[in-house]
Amino acid sequence: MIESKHWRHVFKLDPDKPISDEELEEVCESGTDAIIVGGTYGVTDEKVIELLGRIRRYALPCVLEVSRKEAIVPGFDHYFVPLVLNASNPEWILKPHHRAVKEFGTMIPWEDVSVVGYCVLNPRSAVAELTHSETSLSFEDVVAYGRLAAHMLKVPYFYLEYSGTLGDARLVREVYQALKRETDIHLFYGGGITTGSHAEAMLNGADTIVVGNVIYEDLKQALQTVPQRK
Ligand SMILES: CC(C)=CCC/C(C)=C/CC/C(C)=C/CC/C(C)=C/CC/C(C)=C/CC/C(C)=C/CC/C(C)=C/COP(=O)(O)OP(=O)(O)O
Ligand SMILES: O=P(O)(O)OC[C@@H](O)CO
Ligand SMILES: [Mg+2]
Repeated sequence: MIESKHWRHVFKLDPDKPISDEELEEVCESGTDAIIVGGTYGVTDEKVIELLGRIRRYALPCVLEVSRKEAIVPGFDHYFVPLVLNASNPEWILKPHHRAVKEFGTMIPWEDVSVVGYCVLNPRSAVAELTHSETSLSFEDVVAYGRLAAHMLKVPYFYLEYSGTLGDARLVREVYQALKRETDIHLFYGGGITTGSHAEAMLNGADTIVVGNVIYEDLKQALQTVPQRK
């Protein structure tokens, strides 16, 4: 079982983006709590296997965020299965999941699989475009998706996904506070974190922050987002 409830910071590595051994070592030895492997486009099983093998040189937990059934590979500590709660293209709500469950059948290690309810908020992100996410949402809309995830779907994680852009820290914090008053759902925040102060601000409104693109744009800056342990 992964100890994700205690994670404060995770790096998300995209199998479709190059990273050198030296850079990967800095990421894995940065003090981050875990690595998520995920991306929307260009994710193949070969690329996932190659990246997983390299991450396995280090002791930290590694989770696959499943984006395509063709790129599911064994050997991860855990699997996060996204449910895009605000997808308006019905093709994306449960069809890929149905196809994967039909194909893998009894081979699925369900104890190692968690469903993550996503609320996608950057209209220009790859995931928003793919799933036609309805991103013009009010605070009340976002909280309603969180409540739906926690009370109706009973999923363990709710992910505020601003992929590629920094969200509104106040809105994120208010959503967090509203949900924590009535549920113990674990809140991930991801999107646009490129500095230590972004990380600090978003940690006021999330259990775990996810840092992705800046790894590939400015690794030194990315390393600054890892909270200092006291
Ligand atoms: C044998 C074995 C090991 C079995 C375990 C397999 C397993 C986990 C089985 C479970 C079965 C199951 C239900 C699988 C689901 C399959 C599936 C294809 C689901 C679809 C998920 C989905 C809705 C994908 C849409 C895209 C999405 C949400 C991707 C997540 C990644 C994400 C949000 C990326 C962020 O965007 P990014 O790409 O970074 O954006 P930029 O490019 O703009 O940076
Ligand atoms: O790539 P960035 O913008 O850091 O976002 C992280 C993560 O939420 C993407 O799924
Ligand atoms: Mg990305």
